Amino acid sequence: MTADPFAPHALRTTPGIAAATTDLTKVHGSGDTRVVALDRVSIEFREGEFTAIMGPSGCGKSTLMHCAAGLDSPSSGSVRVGTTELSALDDRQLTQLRRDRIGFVFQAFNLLPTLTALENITLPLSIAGRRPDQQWLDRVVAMVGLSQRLGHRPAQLSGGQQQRVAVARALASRPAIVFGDEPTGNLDSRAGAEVLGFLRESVRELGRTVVMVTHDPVAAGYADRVVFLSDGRLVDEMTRPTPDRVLDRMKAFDTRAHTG
Ligand SMILES: Nc1ncnc2c1ncn2[C@@H]1O[C@H](COP(=O)(O)OP(=O)(O)OP(=O)(O)O)[C@@H](O)[C@H]1O
Repeated sequence: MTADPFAPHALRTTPGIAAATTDLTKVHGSGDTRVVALDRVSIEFREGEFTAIMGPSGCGKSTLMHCAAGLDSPSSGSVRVGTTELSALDDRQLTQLRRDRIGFVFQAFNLLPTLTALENITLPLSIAGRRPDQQWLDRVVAMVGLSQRLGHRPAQLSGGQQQRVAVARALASRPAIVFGDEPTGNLDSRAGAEVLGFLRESVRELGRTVVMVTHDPVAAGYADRVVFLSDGRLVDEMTRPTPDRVLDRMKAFDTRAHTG
């Protein structure tokens, strides 16, 4: 069994939870500019589940994702990744946890232009001084359909192909959880559908856990469940969403905003 470098900080928590927040509150600024971006949000992201986070602009989606992924620190409340309580980690341990346990896919592809697709995919592992698990890597590369393009540089790839490289990079370290922040925001609908299909497959075929922030009901339709935030609070949840049901739910927010 491999030693868990985070074991000293491990807590007893429910098995099967990839990440969770408890009473997570995040306040930005102070005085006149004080904004409560998250107000006591408690949520669990179960292993092997694809969750979409939705809600009106400014409701706290990105803040929730950033806190859950250890990119931002809570004002109060707690965040766990697996059994690790993030507040117990120092900066170095937090960096290590993000590198080893979490994958990220952002709206901007964030690839290094001078590196090939393969080099971009394995860069986080190279930085960590880890050798890729070749079998896993082959599986991931085949899944995203990049086997024939591993020697290409980003400029030689379409936007959709670049985002596929980013998805493969996010999965390369076999992370417990992959966070996506509007991963299809820069793609046309066909390329977006492909990337969403790969995120879905990484849950179904590769057993990963995916959490995605999106504005798009069609994108949310790929998830197993959608959670809705409003004014920094968790207000609703939908399992087995369809784009139409998600759209109807989003319209309810609009109606309330206009009549409230
Ligand atoms: N660094 C910051 N400093 C001050 N206020 C911030 C900061 N980051 C976010 N906020 C505020 O916190 C609230 C939540 O922002 P957040 O970006 O999480 O919302 P969002 O739902 O992701 O929005 P969008 O859908 O527009 O991206 C907003 O009112 C925002 O203006």
